[in-house]
Amino acid sequence: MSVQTPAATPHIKPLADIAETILLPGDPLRARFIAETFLDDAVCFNEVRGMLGYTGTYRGRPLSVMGTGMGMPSMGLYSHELIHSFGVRELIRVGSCGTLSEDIDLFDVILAQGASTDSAFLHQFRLPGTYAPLSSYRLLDKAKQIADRQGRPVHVGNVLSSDVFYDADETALPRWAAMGVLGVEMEAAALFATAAAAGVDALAILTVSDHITRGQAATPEQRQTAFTAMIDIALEMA
Ligand SMILES: O=P(O)(O)O[C@H]1O[C@H](CO)[C@@H](O)[C@H]1O
Ligand SMILES: O=c1cc[nH]c(=O)[nH]1
Repeated sequence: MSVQTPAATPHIKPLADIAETILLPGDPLRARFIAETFLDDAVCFNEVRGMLGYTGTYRGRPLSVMGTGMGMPSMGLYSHELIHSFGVRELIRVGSCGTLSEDIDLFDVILAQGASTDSAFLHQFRLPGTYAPLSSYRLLDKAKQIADRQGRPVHVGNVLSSDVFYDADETALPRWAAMGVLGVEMEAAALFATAAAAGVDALAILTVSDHITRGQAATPEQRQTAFTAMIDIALEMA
C-alpha cells in the first residue's frame, strides 16, 4: 500500500508517494545507492536539504528509502514527519554502528531489540521514570526469521544511541558494554520512542562499521555500499 502524499512539511517536499514501509539509513547517499541498486522503478520523492528519499518496489511490493541524517534530533524530526504527515507505518533504520564486544566482528549485523540512550530526547515525553525504547517485536521477529532463512547469523540485543561520537569520557562506552550493550550508534532510541508514541512499528538493523577495541574501521565507501547483509534482510521486510 502506498499513501497519497499531501502538503510539504518543513523538511520533506514530496515529489512522489511515500510507501507505508520505509528504510532509513543515516546517509542520504546510502539511500540513493539502495534505491538505484535494489528497487524497481525508483523515483526520488525528496531533495530538501539533500536528504534524498526514493519510492519504488521490491519484488512487486512498494518500498521507500530515505536518509535521516545523523543524531537523535535529525531522526526525531524525519520520523515524526514521515509518520504524522505522510502515513508511514513501518520505519526500519539501516545504519552503521561501533562495537566493543569480542563476540562481534566488523560487518556483523545487529538487530536492535532495544536502544538505551544518553540523550535528552526522551525528556519530551515527561515520563515519571526511565523509559526503555524498544523495537517493534513484530518487526524484530520478522527480521530474525528472514535472517535465519537467508542463513545469515545476526546478533540481537540492546544498543546505545548516543549524542556523542567523539566522547571526552573514555570510560563511557566500556561501561555501557559491561551492561551487555552490543553496539553504539546515534538514532535508534529516537526512532523507537517516536514510533511508540505514534503507535507504529520501528526496528533498527545495524552493520558493525567500527570495532572500537580492535581499532578496525570500514572505509567511507564501505559505509555507503558494503552493507549487503543488512540490506538483504531489510529489503525482505517490505
Ligand atoms: O551509518 P548511519 O546510519 O549514519 O549511522 C551511524 O553513523 C553515523 C556516525 O558516523 C551516525 O549516524 C551513526 O548512528
Ligand atoms: O555512532 C557510531 C556509528 C558508527 N561507529 C561508531 O563507533 N559509532
